[in-house]
Amino acid sequence: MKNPEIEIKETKLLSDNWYILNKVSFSYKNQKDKPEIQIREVYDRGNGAGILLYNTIKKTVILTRQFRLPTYMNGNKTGMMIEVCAGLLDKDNAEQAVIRETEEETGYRLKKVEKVVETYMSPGSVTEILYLFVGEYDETMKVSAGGGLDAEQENIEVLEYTFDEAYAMIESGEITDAKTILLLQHAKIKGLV
Ligand SMILES: Nc1nc2c(ncn2[C@@H]2O[C@H](COP(=O)(O)OP(=O)(O)O[C@H]3O[C@H](CO)[C@@H](O)[C@H](O)[C@@H]3O)[C@@H](O)[C@H]2O)c(=O)[nH]1
Ligand SMILES: [Mg+2]
Repeated sequence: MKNPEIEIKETKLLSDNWYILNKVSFSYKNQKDKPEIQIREVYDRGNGAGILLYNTIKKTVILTRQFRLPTYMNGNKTGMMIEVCAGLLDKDNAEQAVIRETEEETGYRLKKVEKVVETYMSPGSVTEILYLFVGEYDETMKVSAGGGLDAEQENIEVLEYTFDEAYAMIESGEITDAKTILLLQHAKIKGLV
């Protein structure tokens, strides 16, 4: 349902070089019931899905490591990020997307995943909704090396840690990615691993 208090006045395309950056003017009724005009830049890079793969027998999780330029530009010395497997939705739904990304990035072919939560990760500037899942894996599901698509120059390293090791990496600062922290904490709270 649209909010009747909001009226989009103008949407100006600033960049569609890869994803879409718009400058949007809109009127917004403030707390005193007066319409005020605001201008905000909005980055639309679609929606995404991420998944924590876990094994209850070995008490392990699968994570990935890859270079993330924006973090390199903002204080991450090596630019490398340890993250749960994740990717953008194509035209598929979140569940299909996360199963596809899991195979591309980690080499595990999952049949079943469980939805945890839907979240806006950066609601002041990025439109993206991230659909987060957990899924059980074992060695019978390994069908390839993973590593991501060569065509997309992904160069993704696949890592297996015990759950306790991974969880401790939040506190030590080795894991700083929000979706990864959220899913590891979910697993801890629910006693999944
Ligand atoms: N050439 C080019 N390629 C780009 C650009 N931006 C992204 N790409 C490429 O597009 C591909 C997207 O890969 P996915 O696996 O689908 O997405 P992701 O980058 O892993 O995104 C996931 O993590 C993000 C960060 O946490 C999440 O925001 C996102 O929802 C998703 O979960 C990557 O190969 C990336 O390098 C660009 O400006 N130019
Ligand atoms: Mg990815």
